[in-house]
This record gives sequence, structure tokens and C-alpha cells, in this order.
Amino acid sequence: MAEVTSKIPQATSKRLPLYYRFLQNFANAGKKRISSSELSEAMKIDAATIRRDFSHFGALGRKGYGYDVMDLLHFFRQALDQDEETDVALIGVGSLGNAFLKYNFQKNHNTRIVVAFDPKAPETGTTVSNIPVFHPDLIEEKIMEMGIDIVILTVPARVAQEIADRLEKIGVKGILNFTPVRLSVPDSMRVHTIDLSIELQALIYFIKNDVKDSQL
Ligand SMILES: NC(=O)c1ccc[n+]([C@@H]2O[C@H](COP(=O)([O-])OP(=O)(O)OC[C@H]3O[C@@H](n4cnc5c(N)ncnc54)[C@H](O)[C@@H]3O)[C@@H](O)[C@H]2O)c1
Repeated sequence: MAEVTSKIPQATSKRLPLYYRFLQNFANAGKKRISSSELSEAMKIDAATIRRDFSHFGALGRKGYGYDVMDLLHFFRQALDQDEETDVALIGVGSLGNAFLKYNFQKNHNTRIVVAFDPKAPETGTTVSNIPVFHPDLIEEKIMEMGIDIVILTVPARVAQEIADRLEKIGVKGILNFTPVRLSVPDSMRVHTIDLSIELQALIYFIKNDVKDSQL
């Protein structure tokens, strides 16, 4: 199967983790091959979109056979770098942060939150769902010690930029930002901002306009 190339459209790339999750479920259920219409039904993405996406990955289903589940999984694992374990830190253990610590990517064993920070934690650290939570004074020390590159930010808006600046200084590469702040960071750092109200607005727009190729 072909390597992922930079030519893959963004909308297709965004569906990669979703494909991966569904294929894992199919593999766990003992399924060896899958057709685009079966995937379409499970994922609620139309079959033509799936076939087009898969053609970008060099995956060509055979008529009457479909796609080989293990082949696809192998490909997605490489594309998503899932063969490597990624340790993630979370900053801000409030309503949202607590929920993430409890969830902790249960369906993806290669990505996990291994440490968290919140001023409510004593300096010695405590745990939530077995994950150590330290005072934010220890952010630099712990993140560098643990070699963490990715941080989930679930702090109040007023402290978000200040924390991003601190993370930049210690070479953190990526922030998954749940705060409403448009973080200003250098090119060496990547920020993905998730804003539920924008996602919801987009969903409503796509439903109203019946845009099929937008399931993510
Ligand atoms: N992305 C979304 O869709 C979405 C949805 C809800 C909330 N939010 C945003 O996510 C953030 C968290 O929301 P919440 O509801 O969990 O808030 P929350 O107030 O329940 O939690 C924030 C936590 O951050 C901690 N904190 C404060 N200063 C800190 C610091 N310097 N370092 C580390 N931790 C610090 C607080 O002690 C608190 O536990 C807010 O910015 C909120 O606007 C985003």
C-alpha cells in the first residue's frame, strides 16, 4: 500500500483517526475484510467519499472482496504514527480536564495523559484516575523530565496565553487548546483549537445545507 503523501486533502486527513477507530472495532470483532458500503453504514459517511479517501491512501478495494482490514489498520497506524506511544500532559483539571483524565483515550492505547497540573493540587502531587496532578509551578520541571511534547490546555481563558508562553520556552511542540483564546505562538509550535460552539454551528450549517462531504 502507498505511503501517505502531503497531497492528501485536509478533509480526508481529518477522517483518518475516525477510520482507524472503526477499523480497530471491526478487527476486534474478528472481521478480515470490509466493503466501503459496510464502513459507510457504520461511520455514516457516504461510500463514495470513503472510496475516494482510500484511493488517496493507495488502498484499492477489490470488487466483491472489499478492503483487507489488517492491511488498512497497518497503513493507518503508520500514517497516524500509532506505532509509537505518545505521552500527553493536561493543564487545568476543572470540569473539562477532569472528564479528559477519566476518559484518557481508552480506545487508543498509544496516546495517554500521563501527568496533569492544577493550582488546586498540593505541591507534592495527588492523583485523579491514577494520573499524577501537580501544582502548575512544576509544569516546566515535570514536562521536561517526562519528555512530553503535547499538551491539552483546559485552563481558564485568562491564564491560557501565559501558559502557552511557558510551554513554548521548554520546547513543547503542540497544544490542543480548549480555551476560547486564540493563542499566539511561534511557527515551531502547533496549536489546534477545539471550540464546541463553532463545531456545533458548523454541524447545523451542514445539516441545513445538506452538505454530505462534511461528516467531520
Ligand atoms: N472547547 C470547548 O468547547 C469548551 C467547553 C467548555 C469550556 N471550555 C473552556 O475550557 C476551559 C476549561 O473549562 P472548564 O469548564 O473545565 O473550567 P473550570 O473552571 O472547571 O476548570 C479550569 C481549571 O483550571 C485550573 N487553573 C487555573 N489556573 C491554572 C493554571 N495557571 N495552571 C493550571 N490550571 C489552572 C483551575 O483550578 C480549574 O480547576 C475554559 O477556558 C473554558 O472556556 C471550552
